[in-house]
Amino acid sequence: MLSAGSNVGDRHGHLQSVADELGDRLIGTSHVYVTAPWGGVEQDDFYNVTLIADDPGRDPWDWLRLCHLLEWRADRVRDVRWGPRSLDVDVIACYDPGEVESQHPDLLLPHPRARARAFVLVPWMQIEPEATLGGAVVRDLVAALEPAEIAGVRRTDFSLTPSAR
Ligand SMILES: Nc1ncnc2c1ncn2[C@@H]1O[C@H](COP(=O)(O)OP(=O)(O)OP(=O)(O)O)[C@@H](O)[C@H]1O
Ligand SMILES: Nc1nc2c(c(=O)[nH]1)N=C(CO)CN2
Repeated sequence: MLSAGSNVGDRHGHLQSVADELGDRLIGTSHVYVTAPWGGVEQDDFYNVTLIADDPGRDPWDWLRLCHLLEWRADRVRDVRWGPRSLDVDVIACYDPGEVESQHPDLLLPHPRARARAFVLVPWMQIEPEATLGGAVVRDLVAALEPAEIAGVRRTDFSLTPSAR
């Protein structure tokens, strides 16, 4: 499961680039959500989306490399931690078929901060409420969030479909 966010430039276009790259490997997408910034840095609202991808030929490191490629194509600049960004794509969880675990600092699985992030969990619950993250069910993780966190995550009417090539 991948989570993508953008709050700089063409927010929708940046998220669309992720769907376009995944193409027919994309097996589920949430709507796009407008989300209040998480992490304490004052900045514009984000667009966030959850994407379920499947490709038997790819391992978790391949997905991470794809995330970095997409960020690089969007001219992502890394300066402020949790600060503004054209595109952020994180690997939240991988299944093979059970949840894959990784302690490597360049690829922590499941993503260690996802369970505290309404901007990840609320879109995910829209499409896979029974999915597990670190052994917990997404629906239960959402129920454990502060109501104010959930209120900061608003569903738009639009979702992403890969553009025809
Ligand atoms: N599951 C993961 N998905 C994406 N990056 C990860 C993951 N686990 C570790 N990393 C590493 O985290 C580093 C920083 O990534 P990034 O700049 O996207 O962080 P961030 O978006 O600012 O913060 P956060 O990690 O809290 O979302 C990268 O070098 C990446 O290899
Ligand atoms: N709402 C929201 N807040 C964030 C986001 C994000 O994608 N959405 N990404 C961050 C960096 O990981 C920091 N804060």
